[in-house]
Amino acid sequence: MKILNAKQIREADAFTIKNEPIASLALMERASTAFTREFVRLFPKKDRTVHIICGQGNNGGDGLAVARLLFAQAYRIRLSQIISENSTDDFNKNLERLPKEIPLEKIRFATELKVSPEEITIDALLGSGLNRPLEGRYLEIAEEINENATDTIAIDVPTGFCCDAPTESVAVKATYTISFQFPKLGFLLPENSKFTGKWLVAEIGLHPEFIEKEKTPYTLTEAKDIRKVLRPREHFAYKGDYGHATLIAGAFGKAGAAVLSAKACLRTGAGLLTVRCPEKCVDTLQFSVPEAMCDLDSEKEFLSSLPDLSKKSAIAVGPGIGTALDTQNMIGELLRISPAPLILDADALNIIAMRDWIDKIPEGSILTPHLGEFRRLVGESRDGFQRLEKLRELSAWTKSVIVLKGAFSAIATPDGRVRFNGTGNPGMATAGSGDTLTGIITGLRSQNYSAEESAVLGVYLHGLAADIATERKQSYESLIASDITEHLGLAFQKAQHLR
Ligand SMILES: NC(=O)C1=CN([C@@H]2O[C@H](COP(=O)(O)OP(=O)(O)OC[C@H]3O[C@@H](n4cnc5c(N)ncnc54)[C@H](OP(=O)(O)O)[C@@H]3O)[C@@H](O)[C@H]2O)[C@@H](O)CC1
Ligand SMILES: [K+]
Repeated sequence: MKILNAKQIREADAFTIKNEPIASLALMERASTAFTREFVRLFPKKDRTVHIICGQGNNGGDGLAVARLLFAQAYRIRLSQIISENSTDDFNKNLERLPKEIPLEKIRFATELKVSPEEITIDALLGSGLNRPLEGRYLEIAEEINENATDTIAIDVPTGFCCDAPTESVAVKATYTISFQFPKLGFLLPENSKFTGKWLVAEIGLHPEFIEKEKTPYTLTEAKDIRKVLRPREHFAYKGDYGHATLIAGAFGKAGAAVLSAKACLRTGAGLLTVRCPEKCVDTLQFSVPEAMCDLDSEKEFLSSLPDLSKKSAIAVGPGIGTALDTQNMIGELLRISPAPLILDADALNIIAMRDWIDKIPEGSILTPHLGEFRRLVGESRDGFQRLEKLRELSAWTKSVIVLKGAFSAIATPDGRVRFNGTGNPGMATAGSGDTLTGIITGLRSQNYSAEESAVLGVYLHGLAADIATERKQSYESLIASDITEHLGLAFQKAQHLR
C-alpha cells in the first residue's frame, strides 16, 4: 500500500472528484460512511453519548456527516461546533443536512467546551489541512480533550497531528484513529505514534489511476504483496534445492543466540544449515538443533576464523559473537572475500561501526540493525524522519538492503524505497527476537529469494508468527523469541492463505 504525503492526498481527492467523477460532497459522504462503519465495529453498544467536536473545514464536515449517520443508527449524539471565520462548502451543506434533533453547541471560547469521560469523543476539529502548530483556543481544546476524554476517536488524523513531519507541539491523543485510504507516514514513526493510538485505514475509493501513477518512496507491506512473492514448495524437490546456509554465531555464554537463529533458519525452509561456532557452544547447539551441522572454530570461547564457505547459498554472521579482536579480524576477512550473499546482524554490525568498515560491506548484503546498532553505524538522529533519511542514505551507500528493526520495521533498498512492515507486536521487544529474524532471513536468502524479498518476507513472517503466538497462548509480556519460531509454521500457512 502506498503512503502518500498530505499534498498528494489532496491531489488524489481533487483528481477523484474530477475524473470519477464524483461531487466532493458525495466523496465526503463516502469517507464519513467508511468512518461510521469502523466506529460501529469498535463501539457496537449504544449506551454512551457520542460527543463530536467539529471544526469548520472538511474534517469538521466529516464530523457533521458522521453525527447524522450515527444518529440514524440510534446512537445518542452531542455536537460541538468550534466557530471560526471560514467554513468549507461541504461543511455548510452537511450543516444544512443535520437533523434538528441533534443538540448543537456553538463554541467560541475553549472554556465553553466540556469534554466528559463518560462520553465517547470524536475528534473532527482539524485533519490533514493542518498548516501550523496548534495555538490559542485550538491548543486549549486539544488539552481539554486529552485531559478529560477516556475514548477519543480521531477522524482521519488527530487534531494537531503532522502527517509528514514530527508533531512537536500539542496534539490530540487519540485512542483510535480511523484514517482515510492511506496510512500517513507519521503513523509509522515512534514520536508521532503516541497521538494516533491504534490506527486503521478505511478505504474510500480514491481514483486508482491517480494512486497507480503517483510516486512515493514509502509503502506499507500488505498480505497480498507477500502472497505474490512466496513460492510454493516443489513436489519433487530435495534438500539440495533449498540451499545450504551458513550461520557464523555464538561465543561462550551466548550459544543461545546461535540456537535461536539456527532453529529459525531451518524452520524457514533452508535445505541444509551449517553453524560455525566456538567449541564451547557445540554441545548446546547439537542438543538443541540436531538438524544443523556444526563446524568448530579453533578457539574454544569465541570465533576467530572463517570456515570453508564454498558452495554456500547464504552466510549470516553476528548473533552472539561478541567483539573479541580475533572475531573482528574474522569479520574483516569475511567482508573482503564475501563468497555468498551476506546477512549482517548484531555484533557483526557493531564491529563494522567500531572499525569504520561501512565502505567494505559487499553489495547486495542484508543488514538488520536495531535502533542502537543503527545509531552506532550512522550516528544520532534528531527524530524518526531524519533517521529515515539516514536509512535511505546507508542503503544507497552500501548498495545493500537495510532492515531497521522496531515497531513498523523499515526496509530500505538502494534505489531509495522504504517498505514498512505492519505485522508484529510489542511482545517482540525481547531477548533473542533479532537472532530469530536473522535466522528467518537467512533461510529465505538461502532458498534464492532476492535480498529485498528475503528481508520483506522475513520481517513480515517474523511479526506474523509473533502475532499468532500472542493470539493463541502468550501475552505481550510472556512472549519469548522461541515462541516466534514455534509459530512460523502457522505464519507460513496464513501468509499462503492455507488457513
Ligand atoms: N483527502 C481526502 O481524500 C478526503 C478528505 N476528507 C477530509 O478532509 C480533511 C481535510 O480538510 P481541509 O483541507 O478542509 O482541512 P482541515 O483539516 O479540516 O482544516 C481546516 C482549516 O483549518 C485551518 N488550520 C490549519 N491549521 C490550523 C491550526 N493549527 N489552527 C487553526 N486552524 C488551522 C486551515 O485554514 P486556514 O486557517 O489556514 O485558512 C485549514 O484549511 C481530511 O482530514 C478529511 O477529514 C474527506 O472529507 C473526503 C476525502
Ligand atoms: K481530526
